[in-house]
Amino acid sequence: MASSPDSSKSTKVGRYNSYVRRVNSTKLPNTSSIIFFLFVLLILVSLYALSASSFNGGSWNNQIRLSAAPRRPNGMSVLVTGAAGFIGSHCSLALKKRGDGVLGLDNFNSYYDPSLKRARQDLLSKHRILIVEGDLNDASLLATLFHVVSFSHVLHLAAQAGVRYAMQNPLSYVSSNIAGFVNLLEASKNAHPQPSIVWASSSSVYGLNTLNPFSELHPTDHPASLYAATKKAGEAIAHSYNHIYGLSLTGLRFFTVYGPWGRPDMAYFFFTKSILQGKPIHVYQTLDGNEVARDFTYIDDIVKGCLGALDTAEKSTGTSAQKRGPAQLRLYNLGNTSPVPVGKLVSILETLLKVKAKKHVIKMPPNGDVPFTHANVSFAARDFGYKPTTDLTTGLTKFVHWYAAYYGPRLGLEKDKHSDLV
Ligand SMILES: O=C(O)[C@H]1O[C@H](OP(=O)(O)OP(=O)(O)OC[C@H]2O[C@@H](n3ccc(=O)[nH]c3=O)[C@H](O)[C@@H]2O)[C@H](O)[C@@H](O)[C@H]1O
Repeated sequence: MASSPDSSKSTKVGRYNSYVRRVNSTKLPNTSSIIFFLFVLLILVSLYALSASSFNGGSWNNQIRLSAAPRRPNGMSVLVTGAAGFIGSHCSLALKKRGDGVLGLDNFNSYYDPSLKRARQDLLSKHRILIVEGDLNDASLLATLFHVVSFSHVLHLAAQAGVRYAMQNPLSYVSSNIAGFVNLLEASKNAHPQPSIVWASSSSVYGLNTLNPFSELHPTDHPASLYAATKKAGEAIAHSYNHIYGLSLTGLRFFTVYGPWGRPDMAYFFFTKSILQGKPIHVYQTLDGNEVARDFTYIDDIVKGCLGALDTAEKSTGTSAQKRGPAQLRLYNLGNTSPVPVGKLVSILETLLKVKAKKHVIKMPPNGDVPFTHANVSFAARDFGYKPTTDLTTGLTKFVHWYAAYYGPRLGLEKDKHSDLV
């Protein structure tokens, strides 16, 4: 049935009246709720502004420039990747102490307890070293850092470390040690000026090499782990960037570095923890019944080697991705030149900790470990006076003191029981 125009008009009036009634019955916000709303809005806007400025604004730029600025004549301005790591934190402090500018970069990943990395960061910040939290694979972050600071050098120590973990998480090695390294080299080759780069290779590249002691002249074609293979790949990648873009590149093959603020995934570190907790440890033996041995190298000797390599690094010859001439390309062993069997390491720890280890000697599992390492360091000695001076007992004594001071209060270790350590 069709409706008449009059009935439609009265319906519209009815709807209008009910709308007016509803509007009138709606409570208007009072002044205090408006003030509260504005207050919350103000907080949200300030938080947003703070997070934006802490990552890319003017104050962020100033902070990184300040951290990277040298404080001695002809000082370096160094980007240290992996600055919250073991070797990275030690090198950052050493550079800063002698007046070089240091900006750190670290992704604070959880491969091992990130609270240790945060504690190293706190230590560095007390020495006015800023660590930017970010990943090597973030190309725009790297481009921004090189845009804001004209780094003279890069000390590239960020990596996925650890020989055995490569069987659990292989792609993390590809991501950090290969893709991340290429990303850093891309940013460096595009930079104006191009920095000189010193970076961490590894003794593990010698792999199944049987020539002894290991020399840079020996072949490294038989890596025993994916970790070693990614470091070996890094050496080949360094060659190509040197060749194409004129980047000055120095690779350092570190030999089982240990010491205070070390890496909890390494044997000397987790052996200490297990011995103190009365837990069993496994000491590897080769398949033919020989003791596994390492050229354990103390952190202070490694720091001297890193600084020596930086000090003797020549300038890159390219600029803005254009090569202008041949550039320096170097590789050095940094070891202690005196291998020690792992069983001996355990007995030194037992003496220092005054606790007998629950030691089980087992055949080395097929996990990428090699039976033996021994560095010949004559090239590093010739080119920058590298000379390791710390034997394993001296170095482990310093480590155990640090361990007790660092973990004692955290674990509630009784001071009486470990009074000579804490
Ligand atoms: O020089 C390097 O380039 C590498 O050094 C380090 O590797 P490694 O020399 O293998 O050190 P680390 O794990 O402390 O094992 C020490 C010894 O204990 C033995 N080992 C290990 C574990 C165990 O349970 N039992 C045992 O006997 C083991 O067989 C070995 O003989 C770094 O971790 C690595 O990142 C890389 O930098």
